[in-house]
Amino acid sequence: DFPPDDQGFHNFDEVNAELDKTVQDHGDIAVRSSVGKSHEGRDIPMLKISDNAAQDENEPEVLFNCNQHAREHLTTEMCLRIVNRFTDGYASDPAVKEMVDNREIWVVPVTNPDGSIRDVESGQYQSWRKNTQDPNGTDTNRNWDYKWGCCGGSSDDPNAEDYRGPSAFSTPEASALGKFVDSRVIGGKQQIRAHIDWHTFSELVLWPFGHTNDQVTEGMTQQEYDRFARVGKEMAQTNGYTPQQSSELYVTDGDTTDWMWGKHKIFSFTFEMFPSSGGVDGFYPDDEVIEKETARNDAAVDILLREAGAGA
Ligand SMILES: NS(=O)(=O)N[C@@H](Cc1ccccc1)C(=O)O
Ligand SMILES: [Ca+2]
Ligand SMILES: [Ca+2]
Ligand SMILES: [Ca+2]
Ligand SMILES: [Ca+2]
Ligand SMILES: [Zn+2]
Repeated sequence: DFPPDDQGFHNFDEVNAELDKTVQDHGDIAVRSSVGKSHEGRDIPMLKISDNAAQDENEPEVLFNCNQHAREHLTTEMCLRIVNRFTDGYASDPAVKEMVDNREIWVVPVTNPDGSIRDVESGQYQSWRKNTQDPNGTDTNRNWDYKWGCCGGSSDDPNAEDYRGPSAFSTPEASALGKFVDSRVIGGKQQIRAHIDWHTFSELVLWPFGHTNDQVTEGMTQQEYDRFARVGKEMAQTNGYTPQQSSELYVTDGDTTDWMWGKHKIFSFTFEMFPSSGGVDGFYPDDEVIEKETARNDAAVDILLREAGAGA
């Protein structure tokens, strides 16, 4: 479990309890499912939030996934904030109701449960990043099956923090989330319009591609790039993060947003949350900051949800 001073963070059991409670309290607009199994056999939990949640309705779908990197626990709180805001707020906030009535929102609060548990189970933070596959974990954010290992944006060294794995989608976690997104292609049309992969830290809004420094390239026209930059800057305006193409940070290959846009044309961003800097401690902000640093992203989430309905 988390250290005594950081009990404000939800461990895996507490996340599951929170999702169960949400379904109990809001069963008409919230349905729980599993994305699939982690390496160690845990169910990766997912919540769908929408009116008539048990029906697949013809409404733009939006995906939020969190805690892909084990030590980035503030992101789990971000996903739970999204869950609570759009369920608890449904009855009282007309803007929330309007959004929930006209979207299907998928939330995956713990993408990498095995790694997340390994990071805290001793009661001392391990600074663990990857999943828990032998011999020393795979970085799921280099394991996605779009230009996997193409461009020097990951490592083939199993001991490296950005180890890409022996093959694309060798990690059950990335593979399960990818298969779920694949399953949202209905009648040849991908139902998910927009996505955020939540990370910490550095306070950035990042957009594809990560595998190249080029703005315009195979799979990205100038118009498409300009839309990413426009909306990325708009969102960054609201939370004070720095907006940029992800490769401006460093080149990555096999990352989540390259796959989401490259394979499915899903309008996909990576958010790097608080703090803006900080060495290894940056991954472990005090639980006192959770409320402020998750609420900080409410407006950006609303922008993306609105954008998902544009060009409907
Ligand atoms: N969260 S982080 O510290 O690992 N940084 C991310 C940054 C990142 C995320 C997505 C595409 C390119 C780069 C990473 O995967 O390296
Ligand atoms: Ca505290
Ligand atoms: Ca609906
Ligand atoms: Ca649908
Ligand atoms: Ca509806
Ligand atoms: Zn990360």
